[in-house]
Amino acid sequence: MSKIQTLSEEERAHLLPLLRTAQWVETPGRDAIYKEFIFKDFNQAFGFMSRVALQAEKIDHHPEWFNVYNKVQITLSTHDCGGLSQRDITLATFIDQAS
Ligand SMILES: C[C@H](O)[C@H](O)[C@H]1CNC2=NC(N)=NC(=O)C2=N1
Repeated sequence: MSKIQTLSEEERAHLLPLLRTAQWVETPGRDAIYKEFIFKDFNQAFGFMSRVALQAEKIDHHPEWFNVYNKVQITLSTHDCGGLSQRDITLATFIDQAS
């Protein structure tokens, strides 16, 4: 099985503008992306987190996240390759659909 690779410059040039349009930002000093989600209340936030958690387990790729009441802050990066990979893009796409 081939090792997971960080995104190439060509992939980044294509994907990062799309992510920025969807309010994902690059994390300063780290090869990662970040987005903040605000929900009506904790119940909505936790429902969202539950959907993401089930998918994360399914695809074996997990978010770094922080929740207070109705706010969920998410950072995506691939620990196995020390940076952004296609797995982060796949998870970001799911997260946006689940929000
Ligand atoms: C053993 C297991 O497959 C790995 O640790 C997976 C689990 N979830 C993961 N999540 C993230 N974000 N990055 C990884 O490299 C990663 N690796």
